[in-house]
Amino acid sequence: MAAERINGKQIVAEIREQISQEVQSLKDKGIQPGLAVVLVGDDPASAVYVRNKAKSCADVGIHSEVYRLPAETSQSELLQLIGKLNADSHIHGILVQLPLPAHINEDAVIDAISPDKDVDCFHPVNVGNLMIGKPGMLPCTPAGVIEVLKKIGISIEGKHAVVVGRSNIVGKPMAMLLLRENATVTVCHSRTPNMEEITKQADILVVAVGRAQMIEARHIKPGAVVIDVGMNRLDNGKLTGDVHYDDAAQVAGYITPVPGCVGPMTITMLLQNTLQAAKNKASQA
Ligand SMILES: Nc1nc(=O)c2c([nH]1)NC[C@@H]1CN(c3ccc(C(=O)N[C@@H](CCC(=O)O)C(=O)O)cc3)C=[N+]21
Ligand SMILES: [Mg+2]
Repeated sequence: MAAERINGKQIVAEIREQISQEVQSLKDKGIQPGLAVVLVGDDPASAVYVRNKAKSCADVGIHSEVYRLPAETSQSELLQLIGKLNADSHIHGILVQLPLPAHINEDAVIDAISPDKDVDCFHPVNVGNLMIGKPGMLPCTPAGVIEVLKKIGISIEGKHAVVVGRSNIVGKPMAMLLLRENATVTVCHSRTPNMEEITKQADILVVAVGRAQMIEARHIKPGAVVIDVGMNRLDNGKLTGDVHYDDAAQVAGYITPVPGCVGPMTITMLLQNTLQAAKNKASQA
């Protein structure tokens, strides 16, 4: 039996509709949520994401500003801009697009963002709060994956969730969010020798490694939910995930397409975090 293709577009549309309504009710109180996106250098792929983010903000009524800085921008110039955005009362969220050019220390830049405005949830304070289960900003891609599972009616509690990949951006926070939802969590990575044995035990398999189509039917337990976080550009210009879709779909119960699910959900969670940051500030005022 073929897997059900998870309809990312529909889930994204539902959540964005709700965000729009909440943005409108904040605007009625005189507050417009604002997001600043900072792009250093002119990587063409990054430029596409930045454009998508700006358009998505406009669609839900969030104010957005894009700062395009030349690749040779110094670290201190970038830190100065972040300081300015931290102090700007119209800006509730700050996203500095990663990776940064090699001469800039990413940790120093992330540390400089006010944790209240850290809509990526990359600042150590927010990562720490996530780890100990305190309320706060949630990382966009992992939060989007949890939303997808909830929207399609998958219960996470007691399930064996296997995460492939251990990056600070996806794998590690993904494992933490699944644990918060009471899954039994296993993390596999490049030094895991018997990966197929482990992924085959997963009720929920989340793949975030950045290797095109590495997960095949043989890695998957029949009926499992497979969430593909990968976004790999092929030589023909097409985007493909870390999961071999057609092969995996013969075994999985549910599967996410690439493009069309995790990417747009990530942007949706960014909008949600920006709204949340604006609401937090309004309630403090
Ligand atoms: N500080 C920071 N935060 C990020 O969240 C961040 C970042 N840096 N650096 C780059 C990556 C990449 N990223 C994407 C988000 C959505 C899509 C997306 O919407 N993709 C569409 C397709 C896009 C296409 O067709 O090119 C999809 O999957 O359907 C892509 C890429 C966020 N990133
Ligand atoms: Mg996708």
